[in-house]
Amino acid sequence: MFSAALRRGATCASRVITSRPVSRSIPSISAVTRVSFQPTFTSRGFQLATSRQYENASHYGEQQQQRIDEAPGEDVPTETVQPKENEADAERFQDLLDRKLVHSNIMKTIMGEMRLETMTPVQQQTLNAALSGRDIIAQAKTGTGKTLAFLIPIMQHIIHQDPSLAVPYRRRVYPDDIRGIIISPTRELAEQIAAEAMSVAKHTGLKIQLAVGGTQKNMMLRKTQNEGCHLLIGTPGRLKDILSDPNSGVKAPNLNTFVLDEADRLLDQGFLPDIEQIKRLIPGMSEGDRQTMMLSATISHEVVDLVRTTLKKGFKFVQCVDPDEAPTHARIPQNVVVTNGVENLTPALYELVEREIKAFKSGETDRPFKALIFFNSGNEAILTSNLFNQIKRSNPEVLGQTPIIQIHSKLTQSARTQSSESFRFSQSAILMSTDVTARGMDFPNVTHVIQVGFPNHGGRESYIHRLGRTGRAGKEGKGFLLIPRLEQDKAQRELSDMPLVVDKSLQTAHVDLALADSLPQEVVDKIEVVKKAFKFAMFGDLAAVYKAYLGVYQGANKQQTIDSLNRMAQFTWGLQRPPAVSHKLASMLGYGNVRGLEIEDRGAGGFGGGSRGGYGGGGFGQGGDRGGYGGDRGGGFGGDRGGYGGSRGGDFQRSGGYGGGDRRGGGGGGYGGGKPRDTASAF
Ligand SMILES: Nc1ncnc2c1ncn2[C@@H]1O[C@H](COP(=O)(O)OP(=O)(O)OP(=O)(O)O)[C@@H](O)[C@H]1O
Repeated sequence: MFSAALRRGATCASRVITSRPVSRSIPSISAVTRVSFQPTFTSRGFQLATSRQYENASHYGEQQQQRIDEAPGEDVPTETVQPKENEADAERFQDLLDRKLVHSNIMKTIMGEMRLETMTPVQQQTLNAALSGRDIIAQAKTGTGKTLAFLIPIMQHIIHQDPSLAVPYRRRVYPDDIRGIIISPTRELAEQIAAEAMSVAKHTGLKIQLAVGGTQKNMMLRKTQNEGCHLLIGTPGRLKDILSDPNSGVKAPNLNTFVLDEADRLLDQGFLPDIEQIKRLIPGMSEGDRQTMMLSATISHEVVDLVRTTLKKGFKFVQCVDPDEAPTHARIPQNVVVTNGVENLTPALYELVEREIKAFKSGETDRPFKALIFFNSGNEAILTSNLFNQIKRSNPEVLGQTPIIQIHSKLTQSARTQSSESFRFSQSAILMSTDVTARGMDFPNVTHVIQVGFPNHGGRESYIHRLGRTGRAGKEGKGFLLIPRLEQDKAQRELSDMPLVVDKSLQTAHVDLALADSLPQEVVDKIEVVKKAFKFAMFGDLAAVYKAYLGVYQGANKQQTIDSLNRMAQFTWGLQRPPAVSHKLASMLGYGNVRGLEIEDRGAGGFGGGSRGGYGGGGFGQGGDRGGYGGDRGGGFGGDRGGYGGSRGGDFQRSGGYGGGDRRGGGGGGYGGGKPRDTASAF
């Protein structure tokens, strides 16, 4: 099966770039290895010791181990050579060894401990060219082994330049002897790459250091000054800081390889200034034979055009994704659930999680539920993690055994690292995350990726990378995108080339939560589980999410957004009134005059309904006689100067409209009202 995948892989397109590249179709790997990394916390801080667990270790693996053990003695470095021109590309890792293209002490981990046999298409295309020194820009689907495609050449170049580094003997290593730099957009990914690099280099004398933000710069500097560094891996800001610090002594005058992992992200506006500055701090292309490698699952022709002048002539564009094909794996079914409103998102998420956990427990599926759930803001990840933990306490029969973990930039870096590692090592768990884990993270055995809301940063690209956290290295996985109807058009537009299937199976996604009394009991029960748990939520956390949503849905219809958020506040969160926001925030986000938005200094408003309703200071009222927008203080919209609501509309209790009331509401009837919306017809 694996070699069949590889044969298909032989069509992976690549070009020496002279003109715009043409690409052909391409495959994915169907490999069997699981690699995990074990971090340890020492008195010197975070250390990436590595431990690997391998599944399906094959008979081949044992043979391979034997061959590696017979490799030349450790104190006698094996000579290596550069690939000959016109020689057929190596396809198996053994070929790299046989042809002396890569040192045996590097291959020892790869073939012996990782038990890898056949290169994936992107590895085959990248490794052969990169080993000969050519610059590379490579696009291949998520989870197809791009990390080794750059780690092997970078290490091999260093050893080729200084063969004494092929063996791990004690010597003085200097902090200004950096030969390779790898940049990653997120700290977690940099840590993961460093762990994999340390594992691959463990039979060599290469010294690897990690430089990421959120950790103590001084500690990292002292470590690097004491231990030296050949390969520096980090995030853009921290790398720039360290390399530009004239007193750090950490320098790269002999740099020979420069890697941008997740290159398209590193080259977008957010990171580009740091990347430019790092390039000014390292030797230029004219000052030596520096090799550059850029890799990602999403690299557009615009990116290639942007970087082509910064790459050496004759660089190779390895394109393992056909431009006419979705850059996602066909084996990952992609489902989209279009919910009635924002208020349905959490009930639908809970229903989905409950269903999938039960499917495993009943033997319907054979892999323990391990889900990565993406949100657009840290506040949502915090609130939903707390909520699920609360549900777990009150209803242990469903979530009881499943750790609920959170990761986002509101945590300290050590807490982030801990979250990431505990998810990595959990058999079954839920990781509630922002985009900090969207790219590159190789958590083993993720069965589900659930995206709550359309990715508001990075759109389509983020969707692809998030989805790619499952179905890695040939494994199966499922993708779910949960979006409120507000985002349907945008998602439809941006994901038009994705094989999304509309999923209407989640009952709580499509009901009108205002009609709780008339819903089937099983639906009410599910909603109740969520509502009860929300009662334990801190108002501050709810308010933070409400505000975050104003930013998240900024591109959607403003009135519909506020209507939906207010329904969420009332019917899902059980609040008496929606959280208020500052006038400044409201106008900054363009919600200045939107009906129903509570403005902090405008006085307390209410949710409408009742005979005296209207916007403003009348209080919250759920169909009562004092609530509604307006009210008798006349603030905000409505009040005794008129307002929304009125005799024809409203009917807040039944169908979720605002306003209501027949005395002070605007004469023309309430805002909202009417019959419940239909569920989404088609995506
Ligand atoms: N030749 C191979 N055969 C089998 N498994 C492999 C091979 N090369 C790498 N792997 C495994 O495949 C998994 C995914 O690899 P990696 O994280 O490098 O993917 P990637 O292409 O960089 O993904 P992403 O685009 O998400 O960053 C890892 O667990 C890795 O150990």
